[in-house]
Amino acid sequence: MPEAVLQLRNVTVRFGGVVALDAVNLDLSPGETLGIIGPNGAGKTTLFDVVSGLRAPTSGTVGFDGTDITRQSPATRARLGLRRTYQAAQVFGWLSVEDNVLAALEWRGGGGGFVGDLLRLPARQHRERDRRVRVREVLELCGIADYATRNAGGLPLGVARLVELARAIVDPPAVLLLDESTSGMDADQAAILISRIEAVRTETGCAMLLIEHDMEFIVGRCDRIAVLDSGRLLAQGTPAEIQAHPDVRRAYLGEAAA
Ligand SMILES: Nc1ncnc2c1ncn2[C@@H]1O[C@H](COP(=O)(O)OP(=O)(O)OP(=O)(O)O)[C@@H](O)[C@H]1O
Repeated sequence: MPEAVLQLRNVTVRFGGVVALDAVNLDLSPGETLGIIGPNGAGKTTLFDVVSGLRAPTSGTVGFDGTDITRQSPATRARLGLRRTYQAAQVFGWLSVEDNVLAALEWRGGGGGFVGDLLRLPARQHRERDRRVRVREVLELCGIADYATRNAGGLPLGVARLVELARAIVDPPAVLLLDESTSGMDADQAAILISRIEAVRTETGCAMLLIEHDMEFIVGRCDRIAVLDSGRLLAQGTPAEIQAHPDVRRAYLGEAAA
């Protein structure tokens, strides 16, 4: 098995008396898609917060590509190639869709900064031209090229989520965290988003960690599923293994013990 690109070791998070994560060990292989499921309050969001750097674990470590990133900021992690989308799409509403995606690329790639802009340095202008070409490619990949010049504020939810996806992948990530990306969408919007996520996976080859309530999506698209219950990792395995797992059926699907 290839070395894990993301590695959680004994990750515990306590909120006072509540143990939101309890000594969780989890590995994500390069290119793998891993779905995280579990009932409300199981610890899914807390897990994402620890991986993306929004929350430091009470104890335990997070490794990325062989480096301990437990104390690294979310910004550093994003630059390293660990990206996250949020349930509430986070775009600059006053910029065009294209400029929103360009801003993510500039910010992570070091755009030459304010002085470069001010002096209109030729190298900076070339770089911006190249970057705009890349942005256009990514807008195509995400199916939102027709929205390029539209203001990003007030877009339909499905499009706003695709803009956020484009921002996350414009410089290809090693790991993409998708937090309930289809929540609040109707079936048609969700199907479009899922097909674009598939296209992104094929193009970038990135590993994905998904929180998703849509079980069809999870079972149909994930290589593996990890089940959290009251902060503990109850089970992990292929979709078929998880669907057949008696503890999972009891805890998650509410089945009576046999
Ligand atoms: N900031 C916080 N302060 C106190 N307790 C918290 C905090 N954040 C989460 N918790 C608690 O930690 C536990 C795990 O919460 P978390 O939000 O990670 O679960 P979840 O699986 O994402 O739930 P949901 O599916 O409802 O979003 C819950 O008991 C929750 O009440």
